[in-house]
Amino acid sequence: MAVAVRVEHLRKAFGRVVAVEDVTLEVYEGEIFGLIGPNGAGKTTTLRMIAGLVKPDSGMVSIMGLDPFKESGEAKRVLGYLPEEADVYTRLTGLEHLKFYASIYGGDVDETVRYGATVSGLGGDLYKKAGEYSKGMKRRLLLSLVLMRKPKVALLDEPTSGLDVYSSIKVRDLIKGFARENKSTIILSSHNMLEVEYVCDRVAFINKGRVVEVGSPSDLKRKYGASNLEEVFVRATGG
Ligand SMILES: Nc1ncnc2c1ncn2[C@@H]1O[C@H](COP(=O)(O)OP(=O)(O)OP(=O)(O)O)[C@@H](O)[C@H]1O
Repeated sequence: MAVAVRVEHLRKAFGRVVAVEDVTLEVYEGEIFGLIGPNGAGKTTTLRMIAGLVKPDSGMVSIMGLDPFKESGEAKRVLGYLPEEADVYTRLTGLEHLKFYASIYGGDVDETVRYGATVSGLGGDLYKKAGEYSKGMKRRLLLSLVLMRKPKVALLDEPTSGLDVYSSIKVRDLIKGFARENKSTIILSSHNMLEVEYVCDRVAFINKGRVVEVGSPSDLKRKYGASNLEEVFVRATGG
């Protein structure tokens, strides 16, 4: 299988806080890959380094063969990134968001907007101001803004953070449908291990800035004799 994202021995400290100690990963093309771990484990910092937004102290990143720092222009063209703290413009409608972003992306704007509208699943709500949206609707709009460009690699930081079970399911289905349709590679972070089990082909457990296990949910459960990924995590970290 071809490797879409390769990360070798990434390290990043902020002053005396070591956010990422040593992270090595290989993510294959077309895969939905989960970075999972507790608060402060280093998931966001890892994603930001892969996205080329935070320069690692050491180690290397390759996205579809591109270095996100030395070849940032080309890397940005294949990459989509949803930050955890992303927000909408409250005075714009959902549709205005789609049009605004599509015009920045270039290409066939109408076609991009049409695709973004479909991906969002927001239907008639696209005509409402985003300030009136629920958290789940905002997250779906933000995700569709990232995915409407059909990035080869999408990095999604906590895509379902703060959402109730129904909204989470809609967002997960959106991600799965997009990945399947476009054969894109998705790396998402989460501390919800049960959810990750449902959506990801493979997962990496991150704890204290290090990868402690990598594998498919079913292989990991078998290896640790566990009935779910929470149990695997506790056993893998010696908890
Ligand atoms: N810009 C920064 N300056 C200082 N410390 C930082 C910075 N960014 C992250 N950290 C610290 O690095 C560590 C890892 O943070 P990171 O956000 O990568 O973890 P995370 O796994 O994404 O956590 P969460 O699940 O809570 O989002 C934490 O101790 C955090 O406080």
